[in-house]
Amino acid sequence: MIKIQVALDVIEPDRAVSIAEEAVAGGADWIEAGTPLIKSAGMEIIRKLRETFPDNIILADMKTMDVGAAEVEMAAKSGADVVTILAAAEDVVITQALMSAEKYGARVMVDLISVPDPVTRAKEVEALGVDLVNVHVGIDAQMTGESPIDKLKKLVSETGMEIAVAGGLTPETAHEAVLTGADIVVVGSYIINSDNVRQSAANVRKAVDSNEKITLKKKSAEEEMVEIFNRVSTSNISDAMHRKGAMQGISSKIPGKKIVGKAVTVRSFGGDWAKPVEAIDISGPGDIIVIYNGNRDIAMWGGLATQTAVSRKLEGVVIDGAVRDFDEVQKMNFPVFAANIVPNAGDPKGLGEINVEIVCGNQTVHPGDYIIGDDSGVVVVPKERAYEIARRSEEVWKHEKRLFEEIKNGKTLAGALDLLKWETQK
Ligand SMILES: O=C([C@H](O)CO)[C@H](O)[C@H](O)COP(=O)(O)O
Repeated sequence: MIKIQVALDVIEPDRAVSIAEEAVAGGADWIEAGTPLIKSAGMEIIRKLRETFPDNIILADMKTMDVGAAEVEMAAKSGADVVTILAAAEDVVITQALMSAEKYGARVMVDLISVPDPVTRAKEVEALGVDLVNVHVGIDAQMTGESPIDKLKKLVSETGMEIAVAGGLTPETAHEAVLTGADIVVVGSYIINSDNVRQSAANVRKAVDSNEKITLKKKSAEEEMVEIFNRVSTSNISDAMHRKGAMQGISSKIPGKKIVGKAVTVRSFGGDWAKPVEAIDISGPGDIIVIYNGNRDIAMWGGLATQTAVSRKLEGVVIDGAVRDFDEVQKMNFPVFAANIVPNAGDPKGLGEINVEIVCGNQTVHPGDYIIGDDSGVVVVPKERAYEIARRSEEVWKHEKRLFEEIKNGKTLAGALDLLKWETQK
């Protein structure tokens, strides 16, 4: 039977144990103490998992790169059945790890993460005596769109080793991995960041055990990205960008309206509304006009501009400046994000430029950058990094969904995150 390995990539030991309990109840077989968990809690977490789950395989994801024997010994003596060593390590590290594993009654899993030629390296480690490898795309690499399935396809016919596969698996991709030839599916985020861990593990179990061929609906990166940006919040995105990207002093003027689209930028001056209004004529569905006006007390956008934007089906407008005719704008329910609302307008002199680099709300915006706005504010995502940021913000969103459940079930936020332990020491 195919094994499901739940990867406990959290840093709080108590959360790890309760997530593991729910995942095992849903059908997970192997329990992985993830690398971040081991770094946070040390070998104690292996002991704790061993004690709590006497009948499950416990894997210590040590990702050892040197001193193979000592690290395997530590993990095995703490109760691990399987210990990971990096395929990128020298051969001697792997042979030392194998000898130590034999001595202390554990198995070595060699992790092919970041190895340029996984097939060749897998054959080399097999020749060293390894019988279990992990075809793995790490979490950071997943965010740029890499998947382990293509690597798995290349490897299966080339080796007789047992093969695990890891890297952002979901029920659909876990099923595909099994059809391709995987013996163990390693699933982290999909299970551990779920608001129903047990159900998510059960979804993987069902997909893995099913003989039906599932055809994956392939979406373009752009479709996937827009779907994610619509699902997550600007707060999630700002977290994913390490707190960068948020516009200052600009807020939603039509509460409850969310926008996701590409920037058509306008630089204008002191209430001059010619260029902003001309920009509407070259924009369409999915576009967001982003305007720098340099004056927050003279309006350069009002009811007539809004009506034109509605007619051309624009996604919204973001204005580092002021808007007027607010009663009309409200009636049209068109998403307007602005710095201010005033009654007085400027003149259409025609100063400024369309589709140039601008600064709006203290953030640099280029034409085509992704703009997301909601009731918390507006964030700018540079187009070159948009896919990666979308994927990362989805992880933030999932992680918070799980935390919401834990808090509803009696934990406090400080308790769930072990805040006292993680207060900064410098
Ligand atoms: O090994 C892993 C990663 O390098 C972090 O330690 C993960 O456990 C593995 O990738 C599975 O997790 P997901 O990719 O989130 O499914």
